[in-house]
Amino acid sequence: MRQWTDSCSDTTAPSLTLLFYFLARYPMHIEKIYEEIREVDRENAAALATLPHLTGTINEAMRLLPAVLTFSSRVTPPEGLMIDGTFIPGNTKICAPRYTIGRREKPPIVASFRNTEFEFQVETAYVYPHEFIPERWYSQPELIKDKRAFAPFGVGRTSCVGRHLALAQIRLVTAALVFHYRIKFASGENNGEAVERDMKDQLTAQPGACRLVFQSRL
Ligand code: HEM
Repeated sequence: MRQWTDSCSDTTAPSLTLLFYFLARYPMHIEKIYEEIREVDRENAAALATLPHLTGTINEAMRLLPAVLTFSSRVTPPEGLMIDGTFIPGNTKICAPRYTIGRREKPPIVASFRNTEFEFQVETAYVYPHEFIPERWYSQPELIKDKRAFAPFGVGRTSCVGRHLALAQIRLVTAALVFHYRIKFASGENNGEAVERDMKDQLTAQPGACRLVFQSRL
């Protein structure tokens, strides 16, 4: 997969890199997706959208490593804003960091602004938040405690207009590659350790290097 340069800022491309990183780490999901896509038209994005394990795997990758880790354009009104019992001063840029929310366990989030510390109590939204479990998105809904936590494309009137296009592209590319290839880490990749270790948050996520081998199924 592509190694990013320092100036790069994209969303669909890192989403694919991160998805294939998870697939290489947990190859059983490659085979589950393969079983799903064998019987459908792999060039039909609408047909691919009906496949639960494919969508579950994409969601789970976006939950743990969203392409937009923290970015937000939200600003509090000039008079300030009370959020869950905490007063946020006016004209303050605020964000609900997707990376953190996707993995949260019990302790409070502490944020600081102009030397003042704010503390937010946020319960975990997922059971086993650090584990890669695509089934939580279809056959094991009890592993999601609060659906509102999942917002890789944002929410509200400034949410992503390219969402459906991006998901169609990701499903089409994934189906094509999984159908033709077995996928694993290149030798020396050490289970893809550089992907998260070297990842940067530069408006969008810039994953560390992820070298994979695509081996024909024929
Ligand atoms: C996996 C791929 C993508 C992800 C994860 C993603 C994520 C996001 C996020 C988090 C936002 C901010 C939402 C907010 O402020 O609440 C956003 C906004 C936006 N996205 Fe995407 N995006 C993706 C693909 C695309 C594509 C392919 C396009 C265009 C074809 C696109 C166009 C836009 C535009 C125009 C906005 C600004 C919307 C506004 O402010 O009204 N995105 N996206």
